Amino acid sequence: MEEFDEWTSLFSSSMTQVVGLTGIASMLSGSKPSISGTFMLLVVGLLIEAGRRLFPWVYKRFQIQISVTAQFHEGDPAYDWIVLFLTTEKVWRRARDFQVTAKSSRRRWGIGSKIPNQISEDEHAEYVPTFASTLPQLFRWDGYWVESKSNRYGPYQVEHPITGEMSAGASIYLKIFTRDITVLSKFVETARLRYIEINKPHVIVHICDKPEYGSKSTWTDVKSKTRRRLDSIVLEDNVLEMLLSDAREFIAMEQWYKDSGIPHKRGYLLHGPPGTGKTSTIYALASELTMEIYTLSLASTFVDDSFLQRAVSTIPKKSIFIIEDIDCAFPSREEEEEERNKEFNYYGESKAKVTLSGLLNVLDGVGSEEGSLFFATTNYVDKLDAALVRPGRIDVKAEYKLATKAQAVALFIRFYPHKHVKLEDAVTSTESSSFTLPEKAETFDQAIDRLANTFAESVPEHEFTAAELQGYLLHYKLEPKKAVQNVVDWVSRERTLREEKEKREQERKEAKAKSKSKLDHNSYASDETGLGVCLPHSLLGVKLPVGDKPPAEGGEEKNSDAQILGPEPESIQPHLVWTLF
Ligand SMILES: Nc1ncnc2c1ncn2[C@@H]1O[C@H](COP(=O)(O)OP(=O)(O)OP(=O)(O)O)[C@@H](O)[C@H]1O
Repeated sequence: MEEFDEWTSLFSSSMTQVVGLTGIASMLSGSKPSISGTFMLLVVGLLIEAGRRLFPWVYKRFQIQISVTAQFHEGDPAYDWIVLFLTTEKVWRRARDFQVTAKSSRRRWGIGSKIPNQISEDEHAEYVPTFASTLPQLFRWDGYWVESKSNRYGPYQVEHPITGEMSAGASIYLKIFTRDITVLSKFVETARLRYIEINKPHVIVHICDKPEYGSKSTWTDVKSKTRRRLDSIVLEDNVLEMLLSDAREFIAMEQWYKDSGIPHKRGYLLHGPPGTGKTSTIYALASELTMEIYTLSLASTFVDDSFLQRAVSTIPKKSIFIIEDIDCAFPSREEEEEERNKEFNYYGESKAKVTLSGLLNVLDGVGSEEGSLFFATTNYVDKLDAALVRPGRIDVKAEYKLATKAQAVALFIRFYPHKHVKLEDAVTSTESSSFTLPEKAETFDQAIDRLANTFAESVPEHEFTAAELQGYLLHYKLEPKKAVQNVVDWVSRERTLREEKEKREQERKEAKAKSKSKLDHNSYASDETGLGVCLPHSLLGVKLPVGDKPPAEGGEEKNSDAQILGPEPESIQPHLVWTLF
């Protein structure tokens, strides 16, 4: 029917044009149009116009027959594979319009300015072709012609799943000239493998961003971090080895999980004080297992149950999904109470909207890919709901503790590799009086071992985090001897600072408790006057004599000294408030 309409409109417009042209031609020549001449003109015009219109129609159908097309949208991991592939294939070599940004860990597939068409590692700026101004590019790949078209900030709009808002997002359109549909999957797989290969020296971290880009773009912030080596993490009780072998076994036993009918997913909970190496462990595992990280904070105001579900469902297989500080997802009772009073924060935004059941659904694998590792970290394991950490949701728990002496030794040795530290900065010389002199001349390693042990002896066990020790050593990056000389002073300074902090904290708590009790007291004067205002007694001009018991409900008013009349505080009801002026 559509085609019939197309043809009818084509015929009618052609006729109009032809007749019009014929008329104009005969007027210009001044001759009377003969019937046969007019007819000939009509036929020729009709043929030309029909041909002009028919060609795109035929071409379009021909193209459909001989090409396979695909779209890739920003925010989907496949988009990154394709962008990187096209960059390395030098498809955008004719680009003349760049967006230039200072180099950061935020990943963009730029091309270098010095070496044309090369991905540059050591430059300070990134040159990313602005795709909008790049014309469709035709290139050869594996014996096929491929056309790529990009669209950034263009008319392409995506709809946000929750708000329904339309917003712009980047897309890439590929057309491979072949009738064989498997060529497309071969192309995508090649792009994926290239992506993995190029990213090997890095850990790719996808961060969940505000859903401004629309439904297809949940993980828009992508960072490329340097790989974390396993031996850079110093932990007790073989925690690291246990986690690594567990994850490896889990990945290798996919078939077993399938055959047993058990969902192929594994949850880990790393808990302990801040700065003990929880996050670093996950990064080191991701580096070792060559897996990408997807990290999300449940405290973000834009994350609610359906957003969480949607975000998790777009995490590809064999990735690591992290929820940091999972205890922050749900407010403590105190916070809940405060929240109830406020309902909205100062900016008018409502607080995090993830519910426990929403999170449990996600952990149970509803809508999420199998084969992924889930890591949750927390500083307060006791705050977590039992349902959240039950086996099946959390399979492995690892406790992180404050540094032991053995950890202090290992951290020290790792901090001063021979490559960076001069021998004389480690070996004790005769003029140095603060160290016991070794009997024989020391090698570098022996000197560092001895210094590390002296350092650890001065650091009390289970009092400092590895991050704190690292922070101290950073003051003496290339001077191990100085680090040892000053550690005792540092420890005592830190202790004093802590005591002061604890004192301040205690005072703050007491002041808070005091003001709360004052507030509770004043709240006897809470408004039920119908004005919707809650006034403290001081403003109402009420004196509350110390030790005065409020009389029972319905008690008599006294008109001399103002007094509160009402029931005992325990049974007091907000509406039973009597105030006298
Ligand atoms: N066990 C450790 N071994 C080596 N380095 C460590 C260790 N623990 C902490 N660090 C160092 O301290 C810093 C902070 O560590 P990390 O972020 O992993 O701690 P965390 O336990 O995740 O803290 P938070 O609970 O605050 O997120 C990192 O730079 C890391 O290198």
